[in-house]
Amino acid sequence: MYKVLVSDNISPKGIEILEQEADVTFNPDLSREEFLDIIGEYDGLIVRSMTEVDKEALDKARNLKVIGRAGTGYDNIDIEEASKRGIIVFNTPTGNTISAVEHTIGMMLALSRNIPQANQALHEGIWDRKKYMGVEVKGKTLGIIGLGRIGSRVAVRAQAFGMKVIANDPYLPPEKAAKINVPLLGFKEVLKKSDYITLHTPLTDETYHILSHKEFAIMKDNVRIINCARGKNVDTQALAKALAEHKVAGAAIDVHEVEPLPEDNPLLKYQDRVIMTCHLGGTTTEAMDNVSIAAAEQVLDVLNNGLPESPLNIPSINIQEYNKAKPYLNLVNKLGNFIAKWKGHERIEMIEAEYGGEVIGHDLKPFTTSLIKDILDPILDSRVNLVNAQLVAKERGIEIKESQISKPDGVNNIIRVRVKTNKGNYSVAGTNLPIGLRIIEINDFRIDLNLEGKFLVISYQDKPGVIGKVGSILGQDNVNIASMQVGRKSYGGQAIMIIQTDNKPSKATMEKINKNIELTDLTYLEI
Ligand SMILES: NC(=O)C1=CN([C@@H]2O[C@H](COP(=O)(O)OP(=O)(O)OC[C@H]3O[C@@H](n4cnc5c(N)ncnc54)[C@H](O)[C@@H]3O)[C@@H](O)[C@H]2O)C=CC1
Ligand SMILES: O=C(O)CCC(=O)C(=O)O
Repeated sequence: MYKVLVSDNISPKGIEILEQEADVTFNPDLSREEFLDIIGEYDGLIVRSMTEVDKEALDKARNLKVIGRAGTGYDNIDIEEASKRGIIVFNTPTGNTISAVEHTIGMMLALSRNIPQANQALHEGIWDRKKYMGVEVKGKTLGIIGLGRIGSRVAVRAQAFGMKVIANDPYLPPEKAAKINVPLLGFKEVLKKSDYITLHTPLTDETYHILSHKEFAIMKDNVRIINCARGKNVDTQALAKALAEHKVAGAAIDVHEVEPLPEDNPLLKYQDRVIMTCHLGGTTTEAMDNVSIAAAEQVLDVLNNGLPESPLNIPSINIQEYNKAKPYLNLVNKLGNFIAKWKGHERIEMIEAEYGGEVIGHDLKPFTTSLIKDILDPILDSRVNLVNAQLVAKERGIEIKESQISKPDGVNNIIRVRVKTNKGNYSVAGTNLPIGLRIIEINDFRIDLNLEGKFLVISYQDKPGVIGKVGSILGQDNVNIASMQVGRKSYGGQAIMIIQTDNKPSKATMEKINKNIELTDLTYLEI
């Protein structure tokens, strides 16, 4: 049974799903040391934003196969280090979108109307309507940095309040912004024009301190800042200075540079103008259930050889595309297996995937990555999967080529795999027919066999009598031949024989063939 660790707080609904199929440890109170001590035992890990899954943790996670982020932002996970180790990482980015959007709008309104401060005062017995004078949002300009899932929904809601919404997002196709009537402007222009600025970017090298001294300096006086994205997007010291100088009228901050909030956070001095929540954007019953269920289901899927819906380190493929591509992925898998079993004992220097006909209509990258995995995984000691296949090939100096066959000969689809090893060049090609997958070429000789079953592959120098001798040895040893095909370049030249047998030839039979017939290669393999 697989072991799964859940080291952050997720809703019990996900735990219940996990417990049906895995041995689950749910402990959101682990210290860092305790986490590092036990992570090596687990096959799967589910985190939110509090567990740091960095290189140190991954070095100890020797059994880990999958990390599920129950939520959106994944800056607490070192994706590159996970990829090097072949660990699949995914997030559940849609489960808490609405909650984060509604929290942002709530924060903007609470900030404008001093709701938390007035509430606090009233609880302390103070009735002061003058002190808590607010401002309307209607007619004000809201500048959104990052117009993705959350940013775009904040935009639509703000427009409903009569706000003018502008945005900066260099990576967004302009049509998407146009669809919700939001002009996409340069970053500085948004800073200069906005009465409110709200951040909805992930934390990346580029967005770290995206708002700092320089940026506050060019903003309008009395601007209001909202941050429900990541704490490190805003330089807290610079924000405190801008508040002190009354450049910034107020701020609504859900996420913090250091979480939990340390006592010396400089924003704590501005209780009358800064409202803060403890990273609550995604904390609603609905969002917690959504991300917990999605993370649990996908961790189990991956452990059972499936693919997650939102992978962060493997090529993503949508489910319809996956279903259409499945027969070709199976073909790639069988051809890769064939090559690994046939030539895996030689040192592979190059792998080339050639695609022709109908296959070309699909995204070929997942096919090639899968092929590399299928060839290298059985050969290498280290785990090779879709996450690290390209990386492993590169590290081992294996050249990867991908090409297209413009006019496949007589078939409506073809995938051909060529490998170059330290001993020679080999190829095998297959096609997907309604009757099943067929192997249609071996070393460029035309053949036609079912791509499944037991195969004897024999390379030899063409001369009379070889086929008969092989046939009679197999016959004497009770190995039934289901089908046999031969190909040769020229009379007396290099030839290849591929035999499909009903039963596995014994070691003695293989030795007999080797001893009695002059061969260059004899391999038995099962696909
Ligand atoms: N406070 C909370 O509890 C929550 C916080 N979040 C945070 O919100 C972030 C955004 O979430 P989604 O909207 O779902 O992500 P998303 O990926 O749909 O949108 C992010 C947008 O930011 C844009 N972007 C990236 N770099 C940028 C840059 N340098 N300048 C301007 N735009 C840039 C992207 O093009 C994208 O459109 C997450 O990464 C997470 O950190 C998400 C959920 C809950
Ligand atoms: O998962 C969390 O800790 C809160 C939600 C969040 O920040 C996210 O989903 O990015």
